[in-house]
Amino acid sequence: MFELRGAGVVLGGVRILSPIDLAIPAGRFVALLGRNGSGKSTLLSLLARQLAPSEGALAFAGQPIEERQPREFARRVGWLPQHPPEAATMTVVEVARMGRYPWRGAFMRHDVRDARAVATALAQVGLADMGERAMASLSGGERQRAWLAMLLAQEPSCLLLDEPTAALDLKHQMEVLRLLASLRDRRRLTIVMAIHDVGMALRFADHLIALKAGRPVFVGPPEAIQRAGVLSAIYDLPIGTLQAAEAGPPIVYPL
Ligand SMILES: Nc1ncnc2c1ncn2[C@@H]1O[C@H](COP(=O)(O)OP(=O)(O)OP(=O)(O)O)[C@@H](O)[C@H]1O
Repeated sequence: MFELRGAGVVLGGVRILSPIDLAIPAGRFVALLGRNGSGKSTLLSLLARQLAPSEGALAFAGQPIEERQPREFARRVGWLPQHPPEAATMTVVEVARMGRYPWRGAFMRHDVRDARAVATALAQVGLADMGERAMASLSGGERQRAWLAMLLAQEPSCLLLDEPTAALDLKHQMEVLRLLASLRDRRRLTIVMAIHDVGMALRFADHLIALKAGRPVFVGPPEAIQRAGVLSAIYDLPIGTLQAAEAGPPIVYPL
């Protein structure tokens, strides 16, 4: 879906991402791991076209990304930054409706398909009954889910998500991650998600990319990252894994 060839980022004279070769496969649920400041958000911004590479090339679906029409790109790729704007005076449904801009434009009337996409998105994130609430009145987790609804209403084929579960309780983390996994399975969505919870990444993602100081130090399946010493090297911390009695991914814990 995305291919970086020697693509790197320098901001204000500071090297943030080394020139890297990296492929993001289509139809996969990719977790971006790495310590604070390792470059996850920068890589997502690059894929979302919020940043241009300082060198090298970046292709989306086989075409140089800069040649894509912005509206066509927005129909195919949805981006949720780590800190979305305040939008305090907007209601939840107004936020979700913004996801339809690439399809309708900001000032065009919404049709039945738009209304259905917005209603489905709100239901998927559990906010169907809160559509008329002002964003300022929501809890942090509810607000995060409203932004996710905007992205789902956009109906893109690729989601770029920067810590989408950071403010969510365990139940809502599970619901959002299950929803994302089911979108990959049912609609073959490509999902690239920065996440700090390694256990959740192992449980839901099927492809992992770990960054360290602006370069990938691990790219591969969840099983491979569990080999002795790999997680410890990524996080510079002795890390153990423990297989619970039930089947499923291991529990990850600092030693
Ligand atoms: N405009 C900028 N100018 C200088 N340095 C920057 C700029 N933007 C980001 N950085 C630095 O680049 C590094 C990577 O930042 P980035 O936000 O991509 O990391 P991250 O892996 O997403 O971190 P976190 O897990 O804390 O969200 C950080 O050290 C950050 O301070």
